[in-house]
Amino acid sequence: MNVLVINSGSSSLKYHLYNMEKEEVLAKGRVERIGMDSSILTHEVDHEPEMREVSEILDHTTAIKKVLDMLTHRQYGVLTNINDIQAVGHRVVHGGESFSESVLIDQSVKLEIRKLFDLAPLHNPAHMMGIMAVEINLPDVPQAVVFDTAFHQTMPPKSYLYAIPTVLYRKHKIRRYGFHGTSYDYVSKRTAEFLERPMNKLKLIICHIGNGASCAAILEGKSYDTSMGMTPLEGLMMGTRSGDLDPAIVPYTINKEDLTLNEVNSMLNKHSGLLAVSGISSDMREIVEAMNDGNEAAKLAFEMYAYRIRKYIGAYVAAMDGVDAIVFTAGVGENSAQLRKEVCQGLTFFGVELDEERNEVRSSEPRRITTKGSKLSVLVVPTNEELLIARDTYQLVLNQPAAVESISNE
Ligand SMILES: Nc1ncnc2c1ncn2[C@@H]1O[C@H](COP(=O)(O)OP(=O)(O)O)[C@@H](O)[C@H]1O
Ligand SMILES: CC(=O)OP(=O)(O)O
Ligand SMILES: [Mg+2]
Repeated sequence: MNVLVINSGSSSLKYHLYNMEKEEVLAKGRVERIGMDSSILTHEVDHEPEMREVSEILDHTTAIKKVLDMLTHRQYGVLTNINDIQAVGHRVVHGGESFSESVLIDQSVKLEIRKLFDLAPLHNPAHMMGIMAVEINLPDVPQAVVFDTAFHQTMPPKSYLYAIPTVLYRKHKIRRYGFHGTSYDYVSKRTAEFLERPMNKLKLIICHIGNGASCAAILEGKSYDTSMGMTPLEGLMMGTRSGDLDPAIVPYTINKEDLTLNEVNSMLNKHSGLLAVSGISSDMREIVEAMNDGNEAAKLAFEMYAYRIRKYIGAYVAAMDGVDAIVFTAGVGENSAQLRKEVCQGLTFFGVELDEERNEVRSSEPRRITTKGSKLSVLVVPTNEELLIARDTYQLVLNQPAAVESISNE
């Protein structure tokens, strides 16, 4: 079965086409700048040079159409017909309390995702555009959704409740949900394999540091606490998001700057974090480059970013009364040796001894970056959210009674 995995953002759409019998990526790519003047489609097939096409792509429906055209392209394609796509799996960031596992899409699932638009304003509306675009372009293909929040549904109430009137939880489900769960699920299992230890005996702290960034305390294979909250704004400092702040800043800023609530919300989500403090960029590569060139604002942004990660690590050691390994993953966590070094330099009390050479190694495999004698191991374990989404989608479609019949008749 071929499964197309889609992760749609407001102006981008990433795709991976999997053959599930072999768990092999047949092709992958992304469409960027959807709705802007010149959109870019980048398409990759194993061992071939990347293919880039610049054109006008005004919406997600056109973006999906372009992806399907590329997948069946005479020269660059990997499929003879779009009917060779048997299922589509989507990443959906917010599933609220309704979903503790992945599901096939029907009207009620779409309604639930829509209800959660306010709680993941940068993500859920974009995911819905992706789902609708697939529905238009591939009307007969089953679609599944895999939620970032699902893995965190095991958190105990003391982790997920806010210390505010409980009526707000009962009436409006105001609580922490946590995100990047698909990544934590995948990375915690890969880590247990790498350490050759049973998952149910491990205490892990995983730092998923990408554009959006969070940390999680994974106790015996289950999410015990995580830094993101009701929305993906809480916790660590991120590319454009503020992370933790005193909630009193919101009304104070509204009054002092004569801003609306929406403007402050947008400031905290899109104009804060690395971008605001450095005044340069939300991209860690550019921050590191500017810092190494002597830019003081970039240096401060970098230090604040690393310091917050370190504080969460400290908190989660206490939360779990110990830790067996600290793991870095996602775009920044996997690629920025400098960030890992900055974080680890303040963890000597826990027995972390960084191996500077190992820290510089680039690899797509899990690896240890501490010395042999280090009392506590720090690892880099590349995440693969797409593979987990493909696996869940494959299982859900296989387990549909109708699908079992049609596949066994083939
Ligand atoms: N070599 C690198 N050094 C530092 N940061 C990097 C490097 N490569 C990628 N990144 C960072 O990774 C981020 C993207 O991470 P990713 O996990 O793909 O995020 P998302 O899924 O949220 O888009 C980029 O914003 C960039 O800052
Ligand atoms: C939940 C979240 O922040 O996702 P991303 O890192 O993809 O922005
Ligand atoms: Mg991501």
